[in-house]
Order: sequence, then C-alpha cells, then structure tokens
Amino acid sequence: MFNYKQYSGKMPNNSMDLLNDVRPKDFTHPLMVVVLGASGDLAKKKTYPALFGLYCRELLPQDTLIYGYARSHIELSEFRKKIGSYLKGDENKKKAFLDLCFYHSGAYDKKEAYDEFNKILVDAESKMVKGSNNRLFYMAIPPSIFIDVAKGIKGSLISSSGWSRVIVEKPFGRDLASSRELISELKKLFPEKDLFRIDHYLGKEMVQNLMVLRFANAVFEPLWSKSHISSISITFKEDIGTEGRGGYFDQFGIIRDVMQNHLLQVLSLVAMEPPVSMSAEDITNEKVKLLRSIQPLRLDELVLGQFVGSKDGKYPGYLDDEGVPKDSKTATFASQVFHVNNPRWRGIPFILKCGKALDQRKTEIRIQFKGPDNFLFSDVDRNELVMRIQPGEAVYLKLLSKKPGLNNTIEQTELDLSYRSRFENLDLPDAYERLILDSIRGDHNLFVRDDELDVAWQIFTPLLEQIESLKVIPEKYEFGTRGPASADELAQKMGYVRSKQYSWPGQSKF
Ligand SMILES: NC(=O)C1=CN([C@@H]2O[C@H](COP(=O)(O)OP(=O)(O)OC[C@H]3O[C@@H](n4cnc5c(N)ncnc54)[C@H](OP(=O)(O)O)[C@@H]3O)[C@@H](O)[C@H]2O)C=CC1
Ligand SMILES: O=C1O[C@H](COP(=O)(O)O)[C@@H](O)[C@H](O)[C@H]1O
Repeated sequence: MFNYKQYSGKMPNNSMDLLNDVRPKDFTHPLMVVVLGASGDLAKKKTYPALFGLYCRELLPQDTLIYGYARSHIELSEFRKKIGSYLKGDENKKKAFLDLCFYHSGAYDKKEAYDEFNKILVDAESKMVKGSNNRLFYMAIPPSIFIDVAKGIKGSLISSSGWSRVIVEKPFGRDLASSRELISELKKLFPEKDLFRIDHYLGKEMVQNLMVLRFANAVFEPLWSKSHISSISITFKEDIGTEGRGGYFDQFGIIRDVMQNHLLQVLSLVAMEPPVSMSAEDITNEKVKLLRSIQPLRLDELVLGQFVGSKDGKYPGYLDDEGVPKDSKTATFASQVFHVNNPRWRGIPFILKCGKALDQRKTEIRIQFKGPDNFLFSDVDRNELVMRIQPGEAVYLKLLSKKPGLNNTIEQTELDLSYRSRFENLDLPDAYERLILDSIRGDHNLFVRDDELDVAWQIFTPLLEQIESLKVIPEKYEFGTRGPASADELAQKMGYVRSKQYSWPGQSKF
C-alpha cells in the first residue's frame, strides 16, 4: 500500500527517518540476488547499475551477495571489469560493490547445472549473517527460455529458510495466446505473490507522480474529462536506432516493445477513475476497468514507420542492423488512436506514439484542452498540461498571458514545475532501482498483474494479427526526423492543434 505523507519542513536527503521508511523490513536478513542472463545487455546496462545504486543508498540488506548466472564462460575478474564499466560513482564504493558480485556459468535447461549452482549458493550463504536466507531471482533473459529457467529455479534453487521471489522481464509473450501460456506455466511454478513482472515505466518518477498530481490536487479533477479536454497524446521518442538489438527487436516490433506495455500503462494511469484506496489491488482494479473500456483498435487510425539511414550517411537504417532480415517489414515507429468508451472519455482521442531513430529522446503526456468558450479570444493557442517523463522531469501548463507593456498582444507562456530547478540536490533513482527495491520489500504496487496483462493483449492482438495478415508495409522515415508525416496528419485529424510558435524553454536544457 502506498503511504503518502505530506512533506513539510526541511529533511536532509539521507536522514535515518527517510532510510527507515524505504528500507526493506528484512534489512538484517541475508539476501542472495541471482541474476540469470548476467552476461547480457540488460544485466550490464540496467540490473547491476540499479543494484549498485541501491547499495550506495544503503538500501540493500546489510549482508547481500549477487551471483550472476549464464552459459558463457567468463572469468570472475573479467566479469567484474565488464559490470564495473557500467557503474557510475565513487571508486571505493564501486570496488566494495564488485567484491559482492560473483559469476557462475551453467546451462539453462539442465537440472544438474542448477543443482551444482545451488551448492555454491548454499555454501556462500553459510558464511553470511544468520537469519532467513532470502533469494531474489532476476530473469534478465530472452522470453524463449523463461520457462526452462523458471523450472530450474523451482526445481533446485528455492531457499530452504527464507522467501524466494522472481522478477520477470518483458516481453510477457507475443500475443494473447502466448502470454496466457506463459502466465499459466509460471503460475504452476510460483504463486502470484512471488512473481514480479517488471514494466520499468511504472518505476519512473513522473509516472509515480501521476496519481498524486491527479488525485491530490483538487484543481485538476473538474477539468479531467471530455468536458474540457480535447485530446491526450502520450509520446515516446528515442534518438537511437536498434543498436545491435535488431535480432530481438525484429521479432517484436515497436508496438510490442513499447506501446503494448509502457505506453498503455501510462494511459491507464492518466485515464482511470480514482481507486477506492491506494492498495495495489484497488489501483490495478481501476486500471483493468479502464483497459476493458478501450474500443477495438482500428487499422485506419494507425500509422506505421520504419527508419532508413540519414541522408548524410552518418546513421544507418534499420535494415542495416546485422540481426535484421533485409526484407523486414517490422515497424520501428507507430502511432495509434485509442478511444475509451466510458462516461468520462467517450469521444476523446488518446493518441499514442512511439518510435526509434527520431529527432530527439523524449517521453511525455500532453493533455490538450478545448479552446475558450467565449467570443473574446477565438483564434488562440490551446492550453496544454504537459507531464515530461524524461529527460528532465517536469510538469508545465501552457497558458496565455498578456504581453507585458503598452500593447494589447497575448502570448503563450507557462507555469513550469521543472524538477531540476524546483528541487535542490535532485537525486532521482533509476526506475529499476525502485522496482528491485520494491521486490525485496515484497511490494507489488508497481508490478504488472496477470489480468492486467491479459487485457493489454486482448487490446493489441487483433490489431497485430491484422497488420501481419494484411502485410501492412510501414512508411519509410529518415533517421533523426519526426517520423512519417502521416502521423502528424493523423493527430491533426483527431483534433490535435499544434501551437504555432511556442517551444518550452525547459527543452533547451536537455
Ligand atoms: N536490453 C534492454 O535494454 C532491455 C531488455 N529487456 C528484456 O530483458 C530480457 C533480457 O534482455 P537482454 O539482456 O537485452 O538480452 P540478451 O540477448 O543480451 O540475453 C541475455 C543473456 O541470455 C542468454 N541468451 C541470449 N539468447 C539466448 C538464447 N536464444 N538461448 C539461450 N540463452 C540466450 C545470453 O547469455 P549466455 O549465452 O551467456 O547464457 C545473454 O547474455 C529480455 O526479455 C528483454 O526483452 C527489457 C527492457 C530493456
Ligand atoms: O523496454 C524498453 O525500453 C527502452 C526504453 O527505456 P527508457 O527507460 O530508456 O525510456 C527501449 O529502448 C527498449 O527498446 C524497450 O525494450
């Protein structure tokens, strides 16, 4: 259960009160973190840096060891060197953290390999402080081996004296049928309380802030509906391509990689009704209710794109990625309109857009209001409430104001809550830090529930099947641009009006 307290007065960032608030209650018990797929991309870029972040904040249990497991044979010194090169911070802390990291190579599909690994874990645990031996398994592996690995954990690695929890990475399946199969296989092995399905967008600061912004500020609720809002856009842009992950990406495409999970999570938090309490169950119930009100997605409200290399030859195209078949029709850009059929939102378009190799890196929610309902100002820019998820967390409200001085012109300006200028010594944890910490605390608030996942796939599977059966060809767009022009045309058709000249001053800082 979230337990928000109103902050008042000054409280140093690292005060014991604050630490005790967030520290796991099992802080004094030994913890063994096992990273399966430790040789891979996610492990080095996200999992280990997040564990290091928690270590530096003194949030990992006092006696924690981290064992990596994968098939590749890697010497411990080499492994530590590789992991270390992705850690940022104090050198002494890095060294102390790396001393807690070990690596073991073994197969994913052989019971003997897991039994042998378990002996190593038990031996290491025998030298740790006395207490319940808790084990956290992080599956940083491709979905094709989720079940083999889950069976290995269940068959050989479960702790004999403490809890055993399993973090599963997305993608949770490719469609409704495969997701249901995955859910049911995992359910045979672990109870829901021990499974933590990560959607790392739920751990981002601004996504966390959505509930507070919406429900703790009385000014917003009366405006938060079709009466005052004309459209809601949720946009994810990356300025990099697939960068060696083309082999994985080509089997999934941008809709499965980003829209079906990250953007849909954001949509459900923006649009859901107020939950009856802040418990994980009540919040997820509201999200599921909202998702079930989404109307079938239409192909004529979808734009797909695939990037080609930049004209100057500096950036390669998607088909140049060595893991990608030369005739691939996989989309690296998608914009789809969603309609929510409930009294609050009926008739209001939600425009979700995501793409790789675009002009900038940016994720934001943009709520555009209707124009003023009077005869005084007929042709003016619309008010917009923008929640910038990254980079540079901010909430700003675009509004019109008289230009100061002896004139009668008005201009678009903003009320701006940019985190970096508003909050001193801003030190935001990475989303993965928050989520790993929550799994150690046994807190499911920020993880994806099985029925939530099921509805998400019910929404997307018919559309994905149509795209595949009709062999829809994505439009080409150049690396480093806004993506296909038809996406802007689609948004315009949905009533979105772009400000004529405005650009948010905070933008220049990133
Ligand atoms: N990388 C990222 O930025 C993100 C990744 N994810 C998800 O995290 C998970 C891991 O991703 P990532 O680290 O990129 O994946 P990798 O492709 O790097 O795979 C991780 C490890 O799994 C093993 N592996 C890879 N392919 C196979 C295979 N076909 N059969 C058996 N073992 C294999 C390899 O280890 P070895 O051969 O040594 O056993 C590899 O080092 C995936 O589910 C991915 O979708 C989610 C969000 C972001
Ligand atoms: O899950 C994924 O997310 C990343 C983007 O994450 P962010 O935190 O940097 O916004 C994306 O690059 C990747 O393709 C996808 O699998």
